[in-house]
Amino acid sequence: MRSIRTYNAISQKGLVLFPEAQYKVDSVVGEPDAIMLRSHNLHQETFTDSVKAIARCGAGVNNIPVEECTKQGIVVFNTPGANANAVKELVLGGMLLASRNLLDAASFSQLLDTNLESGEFNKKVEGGKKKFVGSELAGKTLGVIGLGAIGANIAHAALALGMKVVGYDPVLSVEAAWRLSSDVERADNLPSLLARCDYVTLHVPANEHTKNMLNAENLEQAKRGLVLLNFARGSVVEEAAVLAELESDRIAKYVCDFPSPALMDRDDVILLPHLGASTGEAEDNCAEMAARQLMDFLENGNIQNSVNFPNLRLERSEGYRITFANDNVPAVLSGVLALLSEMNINVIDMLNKSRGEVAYTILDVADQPTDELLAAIEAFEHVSHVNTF
Ligand SMILES: NC(=O)c1ccc[n+]([C@@H]2O[C@H](COP(=O)([O-])OP(=O)(O)OC[C@H]3O[C@@H](n4cnc5c(N)ncnc54)[C@H](O)[C@@H]3O)[C@@H](O)[C@H]2O)c1
Ligand SMILES: O=C(O)[C@H](O)COP(=O)(O)O
Repeated sequence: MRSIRTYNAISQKGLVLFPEAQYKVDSVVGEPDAIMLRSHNLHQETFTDSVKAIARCGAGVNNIPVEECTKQGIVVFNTPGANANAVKELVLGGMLLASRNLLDAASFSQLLDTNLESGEFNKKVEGGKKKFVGSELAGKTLGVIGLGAIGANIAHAALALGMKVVGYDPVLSVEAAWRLSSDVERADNLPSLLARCDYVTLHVPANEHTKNMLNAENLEQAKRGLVLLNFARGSVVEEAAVLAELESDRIAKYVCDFPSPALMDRDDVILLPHLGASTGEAEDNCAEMAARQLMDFLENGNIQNSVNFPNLRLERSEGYRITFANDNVPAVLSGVLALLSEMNINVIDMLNKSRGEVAYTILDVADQPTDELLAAIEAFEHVSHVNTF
């Protein structure tokens, strides 16, 4: 029986995929094979030796000590794209909240005096609306910082709404570049993007490279009246610089999914409680994808959508499977293959890939691996986490 320790509210649609006869899945499991979570912070936790994998139902992995996991041979997964549509729709909502003064207009309507007779009441309605005159999105320019799953979705939706779109993503993957419309203009740097855009939205991961990527220096290049949207993470903008530019009216509105005390009680800031991925559809998608990835890893050793291990998947053939991780140094794989050859074990199929300092191998062999063979592989220098399936 394998066990999965869960944190946060994870959709049942994903959790029910684990067959009850083979998996125990709950929030109190003691020595889990794997952890499944959303935004719960794992940085202060220690992992028992039993933990082989962590699956983030979502995109951001800044709540997981990924480097430490790699050192411990723990494979960390996320679910790329599974919540992108939900975030896209909320960003569009954020743009409309800001451009049409919707929150103030709704509050105004809620507070209308119900004791007025109908003529007076309608006068108040019609008289009030001039306070909330907005502007349209069509014809305006949107800057998208980070053109991955979410950024590309938003860029395409904005183009469909008649906006011009400028994108900035110096580390864009080839796959993401293929998905992106050629109507998205490329900005070579942030100041040039900021200078051209009426709206700017951020969709980068939170890491040491993106910390304060919008800051006092580049925000002073922004076009006056900018609407800035942050549905990435609080850390990607320098909060004091945003507040200063709100004071100077260079930034007209800041729409942010990550409230902090300094941002509260301001008319020019719209705060949401980390709602980007909170739709039933996105929660289902993320949980299902995470559950499938975990099961494929725990049952077959396949790795899909890992953020720290190479991604590799080998269809099961006849025979038995051995997997192992190793430091990405020469002669490890050749050593293991030589050992199999010495033991007269036929390799049916094989995949090996490296990523940074770690490599991972899937070997399908004709004979059932003995404990002696597995121990001999584990005894190789640089090899760890030998498994058989
Ligand atoms: N508000 C929410 O609820 C919510 C929901 C989902 C994701 N997110 C956040 O949004 C982030 C992006 O999600 P995604 O699904 O689009 O991820 P993704 O990996 O598909 O896209 C991220 C993009 O950022 C780019 N990037 C990385 N470093 C960059 C840099 N220094 N400058 C410019 N571009 C850079 C990458 O090349 C990639 O194209 C997540 O990491 C997460 O933090 C928030
Ligand atoms: O990175 C993500 O996918 C989002 O921030 C969603 O986080 P959540 O699963 O806690 O809503």
